[in-house]
Amino acid sequence: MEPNGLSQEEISMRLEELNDACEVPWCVEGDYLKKQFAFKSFNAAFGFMTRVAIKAEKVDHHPEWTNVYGRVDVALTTHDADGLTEQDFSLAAFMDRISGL
Ligand SMILES: C[C@H](O)[C@H](O)[C@H]1CNC2=NC(N)=NC(=O)C2=N1
Repeated sequence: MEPNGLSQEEISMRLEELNDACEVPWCVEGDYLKKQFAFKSFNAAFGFMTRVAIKAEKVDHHPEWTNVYGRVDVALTTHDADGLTEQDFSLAAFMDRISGL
């Protein structure tokens, strides 16, 4: 089943909820929900990515990301919906919960 894309209004609401709970905010750019995570080491960054990767497989929803040393740049979108869905906000909240930042 194709996931439902969120409306601009729903996206604004979800973004606000998400950013209430964290120091570094997520931002919406086009069809993407983006954030840069800054860990203190490569090990911390890669540990985070490993935990997110296991979750991503479990929920069949995968991040676009790059890693340089302790930095992980994350961009979430739902390709099947050509936009943002609950799945993106759910994975973003999971990342915030487990990042330890
Ligand atoms: C076939 C498979 O379920 C789909 O291609 C899934 C896999 N992971 C996915 N991840 C993301 N971010 N968007 C998708 O639309 C998506 N689709």
